[in-house]
Formats: sequence, C-alpha cells, structure tokens
Amino acid sequence: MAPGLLSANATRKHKVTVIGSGNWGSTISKIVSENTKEHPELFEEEVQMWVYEEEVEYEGKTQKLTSIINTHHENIKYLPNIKLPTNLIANPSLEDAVSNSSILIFNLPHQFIHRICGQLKGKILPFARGISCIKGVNVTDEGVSLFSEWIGEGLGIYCGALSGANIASEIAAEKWSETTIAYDPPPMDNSRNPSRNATPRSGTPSRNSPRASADELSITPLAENQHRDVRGRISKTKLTPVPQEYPPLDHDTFKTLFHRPYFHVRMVSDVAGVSLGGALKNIVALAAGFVDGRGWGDNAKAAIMRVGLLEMVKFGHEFFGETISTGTFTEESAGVADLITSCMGGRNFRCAKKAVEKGISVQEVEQTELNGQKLQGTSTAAEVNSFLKQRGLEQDYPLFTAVHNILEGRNTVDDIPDLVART
Ligand SMILES: NC(=O)c1ccc[n+]([C@@H]2O[C@H](COP(=O)([O-])OP(=O)(O)OC[C@H]3O[C@@H](n4cnc5c(N)ncnc54)[C@H](O)[C@@H]3O)[C@@H](O)[C@H]2O)c1
Ligand SMILES: O=P(O)(O)OC[C@H](O)CO
Repeated sequence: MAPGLLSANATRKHKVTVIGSGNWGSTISKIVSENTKEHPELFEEEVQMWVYEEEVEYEGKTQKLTSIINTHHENIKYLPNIKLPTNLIANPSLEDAVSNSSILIFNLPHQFIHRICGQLKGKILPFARGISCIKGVNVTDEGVSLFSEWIGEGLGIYCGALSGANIASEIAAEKWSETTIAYDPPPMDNSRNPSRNATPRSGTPSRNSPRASADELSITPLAENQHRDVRGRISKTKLTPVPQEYPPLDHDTFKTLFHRPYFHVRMVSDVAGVSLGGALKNIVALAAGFVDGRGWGDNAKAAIMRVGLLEMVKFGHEFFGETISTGTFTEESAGVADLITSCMGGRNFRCAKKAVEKGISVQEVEQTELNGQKLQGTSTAAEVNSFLKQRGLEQDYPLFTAVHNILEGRNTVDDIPDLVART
C-alpha cells in the first residue's frame, strides 16, 4: 500500500481473528499471519485463531490441539507438515479469540456456523467487519441465504466473501494460486477515501426480481449511513462505522491482508456471486467424482462441468438476480476455476469417486478417509434440493437433483446421462 493513502488519523491497528482451524482455516491463518507481520502500519502482528479444542495423540501422549499448535507451530491434525507462523496464536476460547478484533475471518465447515454465531452475539466489536471463507448455503423455510449475508445480519456487521480455486494443501505448500475476494464497502467506511474502492459494483438489476424494487437497487445513491446487502437492497442492518483511528477497511486493506506472492487476490464487489459459486460447485464436484469413479473418463467429467456451470449461473440469476454478475461465474477464480479444480482434485470429488469405486456411501468414505475434515457438498446438495423441491423446481436443475438422488440411493450414476440430456 502506498503510505500516502493511509489516513493521517490512523493511530490504531486492526486486530485479526480467524474463526476456524481446519484444513483451510489453518491455511488462511498462515497467510494472514504472514501479512500482519509484514504490515505493522495496518495490523497488529499477533493473529488469533479460534480452535475447536480436541485431544489428539502426539509424540506418544494425548495432548490438546491448541497447545500442540502453540508449541510446535503446526496443526498436526488438519494441516500436517506445514509450519505455521509464530505470530499465529491458537485459542480454544471463542470469546477471548474475538475480543477487540476488528477483522473477523469466518472459516469453518458450514454445519457449525449457526452455533458459533449464536455464541458471538454481543461479544464482538460493534464496528468489526467480516470475511466469510465458508463454502455453503443456508437454507431455511424462508428461502436460501449466503453465509456472508447470514453472518452480517446475525451479528450486525458487514461481511464480504473469499472464494476461489483453492485446494488448501497446495496453498499451504505455497504453490501459486488465485482467489477472489468480494467486498462492497459500506459508504460510511469509505467516506475518508472514496477513490480507494475503484471496483464498480457488478451485475445488473433483474427485471423478474421479486425481492427488491428498482429504486432500492444499486442505481439509487446511498445515504452516508446506509449500505447494501448482498442482493443489492438497502440493508436493514444498522452498522457502526469503523472509527477514524483505524486504517480504512476497504479493498486495499483486505488485499494487503490476504495477497501473497503465492496467493494472488482479485477484489470484486459481487459478494453473492462469489459466495454462491463456492457453495454450488461442491455439488458439481460430487457428480464429477461419481462419473470418474464409474470409469467414464475426462469427456464425461467435462460434460458434468459444463452442465454444472450452467445450473450454477441459472441458480444465481433465478434467486439472487438483482446483483449477481455472470462474469463472477465465468471469469473469476471463485467461479469456473474453482469448479475445475474441485472437479479434478477436491475432497468432494475424491470421496465421491472412491464411494463409487468401492460401492459404499460418500458419507462412509468421509468418515474413514478424511481424519475429521468435513465435506460440504453432501449437505449443500440436500439443502439446495429441499429449497428447489419446496418450489417445484427440481426438474429445472437436473444435475443438482441427480446428485442429491444418487446420495439418497434413488438414482444411480448410470442415470446421469439421461437425467441431464435436455441441458
Ligand atoms: N480444505 C480446503 O481445501 C478448502 C478450500 C477452500 C474452502 N474451503 C471451505 O472452508 C470451510 C472450512 O473448511 P476446512 O477445510 O477448514 O475444514 P476441515 O473440514 O478441514 O475441518 C473441520 C473443522 O471443523 C472443526 N469442528 C469439528 N467439530 C466441530 C464442532 N462441533 N464445532 C465447531 N467446529 C468443529 C474441526 O476442529 C476442524 O477445524 C468450508 O466451508 C470449506 O468448504 C475448504
Ligand atoms: O476439497 P473440497 O472439495 O472441499 O474443495 C476445496 C476447495 O473448495 C477447492 O477450491
């Protein structure tokens, strides 16, 4: 960052907490800890990582995972053989880990986020800002929401999203990759340096959108105390501005926090597109594993990716059409690139492939092969299916529906070609 861009009033530094310490949680913690150390003008050097405490066997003794991480600087269970920076502190207390943190990075399997957010209510700084690295969707009776919006509304903060073609083990080994961070800074955070967030809001209002009236959408200028939710509506959440004593929380600051020579960041504003791409590609990756496990080869896998991408874009436009940009799916790491890497080597792909090869369930492979790591595709397939079924739309998403039905034993892999034939 050019020093001249930093506000002259910035006397405080941002404290960063990562909530979650799995395979990706530990990798992202490594990345941000390297950057807080390199940028003391913006961030406190020490990074907190909340760890769901476990007892693990290490050097012939049963020990707490947090104490192993803090002593040996390695998460031996979820990210073995990778040295973690010494300024990264593993903390088993959620409340203590988030205390006084102005940047909260949510990075845990989506099945645990409800309970964690419930525990965080009232415990975080009112002006904290979040980045969700979670790949999943939240389905309730009212509809489907993204974790970025669900966290933001639940905790009364603004929350962006990070997602991309990011298999954690490769990034932890510092092999080059790209990612996408979507952050649409609330104007109140931006007023000190409006030119610093040059990326325009992407996406165009949908004509068929039932959710937001035209004058609510991004064509309407916002008042100083307003901001938009991820669907482009004027948000009902009342935000507390980031105090002037802190460096502004904008695209430049977030890029400085996450960008590494081996982890290239592109900043965009389409939070819905970035969040949705990361969630839906996990369903497609299961399908890719199914056909690969069946021995059908690369042509079949490419067909799965083509159909899957179409369903991802269709879902985005149909349910988040107000703001979502097709370009997020077709041009960003969070879209097509994540789809490809996940269908070639992700955990969802690998477990689905092995399940077909061995004639057992994907859940069984997850239990026996992943050493506590969690698949996101199986629950996302069920959640998306329940949402589509309630609306009578299963037939409009034949691949998503086929994946759920195969997981449930109602279809087999051999049915896939006929089920997706019209797409
Ligand atoms: N691993 C990857 O390559 C990768 C890459 C990009 C994004 N992601 C996404 O990142 C998110 C986090 O995944 P991950 O790979 O870090 O996790 P993981 O599957 O490696 O680890 C599971 C985590 O869940 C924790 N946990 C277990 N039981 C718990 C409980 N009851 N309450 C709270 N936590 C509990 C464990 O301590 C562990 O940290 C997911 O949404 C995933 O899709 C993963
Ligand atoms: O291993 P998966 O299937 O959870 O996918 C990992 C990442 O999301 C790939 O970008």
